Amino acid sequence: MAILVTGGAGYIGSHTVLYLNGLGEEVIVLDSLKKGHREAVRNAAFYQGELKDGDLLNEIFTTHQIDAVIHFAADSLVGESVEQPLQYYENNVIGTYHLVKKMVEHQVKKIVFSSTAAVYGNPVNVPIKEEDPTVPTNPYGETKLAIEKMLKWADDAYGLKSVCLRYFNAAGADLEGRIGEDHTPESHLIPIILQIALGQREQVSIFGNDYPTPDGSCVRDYIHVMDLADAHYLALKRLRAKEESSTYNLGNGTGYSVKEVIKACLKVTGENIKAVSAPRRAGDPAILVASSEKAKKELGWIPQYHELEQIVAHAWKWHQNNPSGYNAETIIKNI
Ligand SMILES: NC(=O)c1ccc[n+]([C@@H]2O[C@H](COP(=O)([O-])OP(=O)(O)OC[C@H]3O[C@@H](n4cnc5c(N)ncnc54)[C@H](O)[C@@H]3O)[C@@H](O)[C@H]2O)c1
Ligand SMILES: O=c1ccn([C@@H]2O[C@H](COP(=O)(O)OP(=O)(O)O[C@H]3O[C@H](CO)[C@@H](O)[C@H](O)[C@H]3O)[C@@H](O)[C@H]2O)c(=O)[nH]1
Repeated sequence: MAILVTGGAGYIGSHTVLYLNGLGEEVIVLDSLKKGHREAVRNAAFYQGELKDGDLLNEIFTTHQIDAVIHFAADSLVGESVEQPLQYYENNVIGTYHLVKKMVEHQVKKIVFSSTAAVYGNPVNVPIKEEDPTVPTNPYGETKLAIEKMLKWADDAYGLKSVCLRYFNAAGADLEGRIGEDHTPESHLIPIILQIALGQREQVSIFGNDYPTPDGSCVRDYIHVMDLADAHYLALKRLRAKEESSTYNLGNGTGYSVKEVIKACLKVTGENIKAVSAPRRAGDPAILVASSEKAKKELGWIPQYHELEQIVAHAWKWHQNNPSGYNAETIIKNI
């Protein structure tokens, strides 16, 4: 049986596809390439298209024997979602509605869904547990929460079993340096800082210095993208064995402020990083740190990369070897 990976040409999706390939799974990728890169997908059948393209989904579900979907495809930027909320409802909620409708039609009954720490909003407890209140502070988190609820009702009505993985901040890259993070424009903190180290940017703005955190900047829990890939495999394994819906946090359990991330990048790269204070970014909660005890207990998930410097070092290796990301020069170099 094959696994359909939506958004499999994106950052986390492509690392998960590579990981599943390594375990001998047959993978089919659907990606619009709005944000992803064809070159990031290796050893998988590839379909370029949209979640809302019902004819394409019919073709995929009838051509391949698909028993499960891993659903990454989404818009996923906190700040952008505050400015373009309808885009997020359309692509995330309506896009997933179309996918789920086709899964039900084609009797595909398992889905692993990319949810997010953004469903919690400003946490009442730190580290955050799955049963804590979900009060998103931005439309992105709202759309992911709406999808989680859509999947719950789809389970009740149609027996569609889901695992919702609420990941915290993905970072790092494939250990062998084959693929990595390449967003245009880049908005994520670690790649932005690494672009400064490469001499491609002058400075990083620290969004907010008056948060109720030890140094006033936002605190996040950075989790290695390959640890996330492993969690997707374990979630799928559980769905195949137990056919039971569930929700898990995925993080390291340690929070780093924006200023601490800058220091870690300075240490790894040996380059000076110019940082300037800037206003808060709309929609950002002050602190997001995971309790992942449930995933460890029920999925048997054992994250391998706990140290922020180690995670940054893997990202740095990719950025150093691929300073322009997946451009033609990069592809030639990597082959
Ligand atoms: N990066 C993080 O730190 C993080 C944390 C928590 C959750 N997530 C979630 O994980 C998933 C992947 O995140 P990422 O950082 O790899 O993002 P990404 O933008 O790199 O990947 C998303 C991929 O989905 C594709 N896509 C988007 N809309 C599509 C559509 N309608 N039809 C087909 N393809 C479409 C894009 O082209 C892209 O390749 C997202 O759902 C995101 O919300 C990410
Ligand atoms: O130039 C920058 C970029 C970011 N930040 C801050 O750095 C932190 C991390 O930001 P970023 O890397 O943009 O990630 P988040 O906004 O935390 O969101 C990521 O992590 C979420 C889970 O926590 C996911 O759901 C999102 O999809 C993913 O983009 C935040 O506090 C930002 O305010 C800055 O100060 N300056």
